[in-house]
This record gives sequence, C-alpha cells and structure tokens, in this order.
Amino acid sequence: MPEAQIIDGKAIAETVREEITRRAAALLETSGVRPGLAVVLVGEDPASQVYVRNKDRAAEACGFHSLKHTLPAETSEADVLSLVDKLNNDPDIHGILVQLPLPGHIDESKVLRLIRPEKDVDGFHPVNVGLLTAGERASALVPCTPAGCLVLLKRTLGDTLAGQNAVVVGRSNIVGKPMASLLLQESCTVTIAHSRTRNLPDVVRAADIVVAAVGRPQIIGGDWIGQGATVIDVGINRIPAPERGEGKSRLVGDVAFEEALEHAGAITPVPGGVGPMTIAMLMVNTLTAARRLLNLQEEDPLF
Ligand SMILES: Nc1nc2c(c(=O)[nH]1)N[C@@H](CN(C=O)c1ccc(C(=O)N[C@@H](CCC(=O)O)C(=O)O)cc1)CN2
Repeated sequence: MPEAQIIDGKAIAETVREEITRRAAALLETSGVRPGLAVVLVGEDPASQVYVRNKDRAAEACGFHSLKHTLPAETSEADVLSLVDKLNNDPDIHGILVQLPLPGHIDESKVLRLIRPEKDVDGFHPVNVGLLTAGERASALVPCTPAGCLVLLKRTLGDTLAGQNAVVVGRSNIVGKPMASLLLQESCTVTIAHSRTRNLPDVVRAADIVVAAVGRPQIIGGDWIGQGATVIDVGINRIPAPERGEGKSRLVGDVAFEEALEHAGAITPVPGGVGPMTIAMLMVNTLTAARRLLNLQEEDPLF
C-alpha cells in the first residue's frame, strides 16, 4: 500500500506569507499605510511566549507595523481592558490579538468582546462568529487556525470540496465550530464529532476529510482513518520522549501519525503542518482588516 502524501504546512505557509508581503508592499506604495498588528501577551506561559514572538517576527517580515505588549501575569482585568480600548482607538493599529489562554483571574470573553470587530484578527468576537456562522464569510474575519486548515485542504484536493464527507473531531469555539462552518460553506457534508460521539472510530472511518482538533495526544488511531482520506491534524501536544534523553519531550498531534500514514491519502505532520498556517493566516487577516478600515476594495481571497 503506498504511503500517504505528507502535506508541508511550513512550505505552504511560506507561500502565503510571501503573497502577503507583496500585497503589503503594494498597499504602502499606493496609500502610504503599513498594516499595523498589536499582540497582547499576559503572563509568562513559555509556549505563548514562543507563539507571540513568532507572530511579531512574521508581521515584521511581511513589512507590517508590529507592536508587542507583554504584561505580567498579575495584571488586573481592568488594565487589560484599558489597553484593548487604547488599541481600538489607535489609527496605526488595524489588527488586535490577545494571546490565549489568559490568566484565570481575567474573563477571556469580556476581553475578546471589547476588541472592535473590524480589528479582531483572531475572529473570536461574536460579530465575526455570527457572520461566519450565517454564511457571510466574505465580510467576517475568520479564525486563523480553521482558515489555515482550509487553505491546506484546497492546496491538497483542489478548490472544490463540494460533496466531500468531512468529520471535524472537536467542538471548540476556536477550531471545531468555525472549521465546521467553513466546510459547510464549501458544500461539504459535515459532522462534528466529540468525546460523547457514539462509535467514534466508525464515524471517522466514513470521512473523506478528517480534521482532528481534540487536544489529546494520538487519540485518533491510524486504523480509524478511511483508505485515501485527507487528514488535517490540529493537535499540538507535548509528550515525554525518554528515547531522546532524560527529561526530553517531543510534539505529537491528535492522530497516531505513523499508523495513519498507511491509511490516509494525505496527512499533515506535527510539527510543520497546521501550526505555521495559523501564523500565516494572521498576516492575511491583518492585511484584510487594514484594507477594510481604509475602505479599499477586497483583494482575491487566498482561501
Ligand atoms: N489569540 C490566540 N491564542 C491562541 C491561538 C490563536 O489562534 N489565537 N492558537 C493557539 C496557539 N497558536 C497561536 O497563537 C499557535 C500554536 C502553534 C503554532 C506553531 O507554529 N506550532 C509549530 C510548533 C511550535 C513548537 O515547536 O512548539 C508547528 O506546529 O509546527 C503557531 C501558533 C492557542 N492560543
């Protein structure tokens, strides 16, 4: 049996960032405006620190104006809200992102709801969630991870996904639900499966497209994957790797990758699959937000 194609998320993300760099340069040339992105990090979570640093670097590499606010873990909710309010009113900032998770004493939903929907480059504000759910993707800002998964699917399967049987495993607001909305708008037949789904392996086995977004290491067995299915693994889980030395760890997805290679037609690796696309799509959203705030015409969508 031939092994699955490995979908190179890193390479595809690079092509997206290159296109955004070109478009940002053209915007600067014609209107004198640099897209501005502000990223807010509260606390010292090491993984979040890496993601925020990478977002800041990607924004600079695209030629954006990039602002990073790093606040101590004990910052009050009122101070975070006041910073968001300031960024909402800053004309040089077109995109605002508050890195999640926030420390426990801060009400995440209160912070996300304060971000102006037009600057909500994470797509988490109820206005953007509503537009996407209502099928008005073209006017929304779409959450970066599901948008990145859709780009990976289209680059692998072609632009038409209509009629494909898609199973999204996971029902989070950040990935599972918006992913299902996007696939539905592509005229896929969509099932959202989760921990309470009966006969989960059989449900997954029936899918042409599997999006795994559970957040549990290798929970989806390789033999759950139907022959020739396309698998997009959103999970990024750190597990102990004693074979690499004492105290060492490694990243794995939600899918048992090695076993799945024997069944899938194509599959994303972890790392190097969906993760880099999340950051590339943040650049797409920031440029889109800037153009809309400047009342400029929409460009060709990248997905
Ligand atoms: N405000 C937000 N918070 C969080 C989001 C988000 O989209 N918006 N998503 C995740 C974390 N995340 C971005 O913030 C993210 C996670 C992983 C990667 C990535 O490139 N991963 C690499 C591996 C990196 C490593 O070695 O640890 C990969 O998969 O190749 C990018 C972004 C939660 N919070």
